[in-house]
Amino acid sequence: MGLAVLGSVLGMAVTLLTGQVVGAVPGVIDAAPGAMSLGTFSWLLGALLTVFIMQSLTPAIHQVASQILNAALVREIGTDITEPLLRPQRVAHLEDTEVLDMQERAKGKGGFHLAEGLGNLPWLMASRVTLVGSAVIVGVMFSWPVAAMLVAVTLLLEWYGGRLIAREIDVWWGNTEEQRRADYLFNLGMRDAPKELRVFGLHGWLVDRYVREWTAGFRPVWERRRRNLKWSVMTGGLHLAANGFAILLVGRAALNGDLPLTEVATTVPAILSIGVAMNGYGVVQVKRGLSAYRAMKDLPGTIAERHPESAATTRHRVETMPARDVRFENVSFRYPGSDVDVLRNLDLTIRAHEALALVGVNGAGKSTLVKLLGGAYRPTEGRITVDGVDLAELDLTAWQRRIAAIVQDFLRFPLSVTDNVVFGAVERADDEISLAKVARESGIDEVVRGLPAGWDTVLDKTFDGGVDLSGGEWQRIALARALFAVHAGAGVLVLDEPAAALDVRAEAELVERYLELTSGVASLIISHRFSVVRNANRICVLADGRIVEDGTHEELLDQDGMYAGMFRLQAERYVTSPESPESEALDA
Ligand SMILES: Nc1ncnc2c1ncn2[C@@H]1O[C@H](COP(=O)(O)OP(=O)(O)OP(=O)(O)O)[C@@H](O)[C@H]1O
Repeated sequence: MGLAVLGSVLGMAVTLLTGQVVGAVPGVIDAAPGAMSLGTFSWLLGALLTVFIMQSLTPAIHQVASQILNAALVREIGTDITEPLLRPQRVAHLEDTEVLDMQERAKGKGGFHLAEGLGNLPWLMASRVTLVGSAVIVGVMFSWPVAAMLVAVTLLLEWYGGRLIAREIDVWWGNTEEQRRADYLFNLGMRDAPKELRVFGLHGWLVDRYVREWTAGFRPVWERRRRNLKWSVMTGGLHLAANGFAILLVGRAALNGDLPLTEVATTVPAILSIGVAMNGYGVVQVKRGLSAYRAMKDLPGTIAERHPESAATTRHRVETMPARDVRFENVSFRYPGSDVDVLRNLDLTIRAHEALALVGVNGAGKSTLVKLLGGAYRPTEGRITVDGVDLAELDLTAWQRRIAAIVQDFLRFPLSVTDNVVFGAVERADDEISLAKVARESGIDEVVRGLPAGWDTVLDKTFDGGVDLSGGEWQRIALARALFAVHAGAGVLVLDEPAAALDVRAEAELVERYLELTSGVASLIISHRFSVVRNANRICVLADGRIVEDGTHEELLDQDGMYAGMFRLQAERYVTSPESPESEALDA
């Protein structure tokens, strides 16, 4: 800011010195008595040249300084707009369009950048200094009314231009949903689904949809811009007329002999400087930046207000929980914005040190139950207790650290094998003994032996020396991550479809070791594979939003209910005669 303001002060000094130089020329040429000597004139010229060079250098220095600051600023903004979304322990805010829109605005897409706004602030200040300074020059040397007229016209037109832009921003704000969709499609094409797009021949569809969404997002902005253009041309013409009128007045005064050459030579550039000082662009950019800044500052408050999280209490020692059990008491749940209950008056007890299996058809709500257990969502009705204490009263961060899980869509970090495993408990990242143990338990020791850089191999082919694992290998990595967390002291182990991608041998190994792996923790296993489920200490069947059957494998078979029906159906398929199409499909 200092450099930008210095630049405009030097610019005015150039104007003043130029006036002095031009005014002195006739006297110096004529060597008129009382006129400036050649020596003094040379000093004056030298001063003009020096100031001019200094003025020319300031933008370059300013640019370097602002580039350095900009990098820091972009990093700071990046943190401020992602951290508030990462901080909450629950996840409902990530599905709230108001929050997502606000983040989008804070990110400042389409040029509404906070960094750009701040980058323009020095130039806006500099143009204000030029405006005031040049107006003073015009006032002192020529006419105060003319100076006032020019300043008034400049500010008025700048204000009007700002209003036009503000309307444009308002239109833009209303269209972030289409822009988000366009963004999603772009990423889909570039990164997320290259194989499916080709297999299903979707590239044409994708491009069309992207163009459609993008255009829909920006069409109202363009319409507003088109309407603004007419007014922009008119304001530009008016501004030109005001400046032209002022210069005409200077010319007339000069011709009438009322204004000496020095004053003329100073006033004309000063008038032009006032014209240039109409920094509509700067105003717009700063305004845009401020809009983004407001959204960024409002983001944490809006999230906290719309998705309040109870303050963590230290009354309960979460580190040893659950010592007795986790209970779902009359729990009902529906997702935000939905009008369907996924869980309805559900009662379930998961005892500490017990391996509990949960089965149910697709969409029964098994994964939803896990999300509630982890505190990602709160029950709409009823409560979940841990050793008798309501989960809502616990320090959610500490509780979530107690849970180790393989979720269905587990993360595949494009990092080393070690990182992928120790992320289960980063605070124990150096615990090589546990690492070796979980490698054996999960069966990834075999996988690691086959990798070019062993544990250090990056699991992403786009990196130098990186490799891609198969679905089953990734699943073992996820299992290792969860087990690492258990070795680090987690008290609840959730395995959501841990065998879905495993081959028969790996699945058999998992089944064989299952009770050993889950001993000492409260574990919840969700699987459609009865080979895995049947080994659990207890099995619960989830249907119609509640637990409809509860018992051991043998007990449930004896009950001859839903579990028995599902089990027999699956078992039958494995023993169908070799000629049947089902059996061939299974073999395949
Ligand atoms: N974020 C969400 N918003 C709204 N509805 C959701 C959301 N996630 C899941 N649902 C719905 O909740 C219901 C239960 O889903 P859930 O994933 O818990 O089932 P599941 O028993 O784990 O199924 P599967 O065996 O197929 O994995 C489904 O009808 C699903 O459409």
